Amino acid sequence: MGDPRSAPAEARQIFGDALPVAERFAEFLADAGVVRGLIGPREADRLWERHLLNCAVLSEAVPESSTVIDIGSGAGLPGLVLAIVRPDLSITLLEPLLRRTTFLSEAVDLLKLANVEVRRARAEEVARDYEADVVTARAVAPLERLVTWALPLLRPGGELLALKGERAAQELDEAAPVLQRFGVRTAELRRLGQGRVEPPTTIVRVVAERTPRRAKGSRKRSS
Ligand SMILES: C[S@@+](CC[C@H](N)C(=O)[O-])C[C@H]1O[C@@H](n2cnc3c(N)ncnc32)[C@H](O)[C@@H]1O
Repeated sequence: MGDPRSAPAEARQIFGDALPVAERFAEFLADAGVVRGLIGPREADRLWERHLLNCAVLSEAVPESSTVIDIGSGAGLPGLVLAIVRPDLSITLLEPLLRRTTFLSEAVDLLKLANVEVRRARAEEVARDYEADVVTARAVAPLERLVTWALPLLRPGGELLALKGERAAQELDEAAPVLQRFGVRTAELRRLGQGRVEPPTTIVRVVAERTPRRAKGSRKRSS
């Protein structure tokens, strides 16, 4: 059997020319990420299957040259993976904990990623600073709370792409009142990476209709 930490065959297809950078990130996660407690020790042997590949296929849902905010990046999932696979995107990794933003900044330097900014903040505190095309999040909050953090960060017509697990449909139902409050007309489940990752990645896609808590004319301020 091969080394469980080395990239599986599908990683070549999914990451393409960016595979060496993804491999470097996998090593950094398996070493510093575990030592500093950003990911559990058991995750080191299943980084590709459980984390890197299913985050990378989120790329299918992100339009060309988008500005993206990843809420609660933690160790860089999915935001940093998206930055590796999609150099055309401008990505802000939003994370309140210093230990995690330090790790993220080190990873950005190590991987020489020019399209990533790391910001230490809570999503609900920085709505006035952004008017993003896309907000991403994985394992941060139930959808009904995530919507209240994400929609104010988006431009009208922008999209929240929330990676969700088996409860995705139930979370979507539970979020109905808050989606209605925000005037959302498009909120749907999508499966990404079909035929490329097993199981496919489930996301909830929510399109922002209006942005009730944003000051007018507030394009992203410089960081
Ligand atoms: C369970 S971790 C998930 C990390 C990563 N997204 C992943 O999938 O591995 C949740 C992360 O959300 C961050 N977080 C919690 N509340 C937040 C908030 N209000 N705004 C932004 N990030 C938040 C936490 O600090 C933590 O890093």
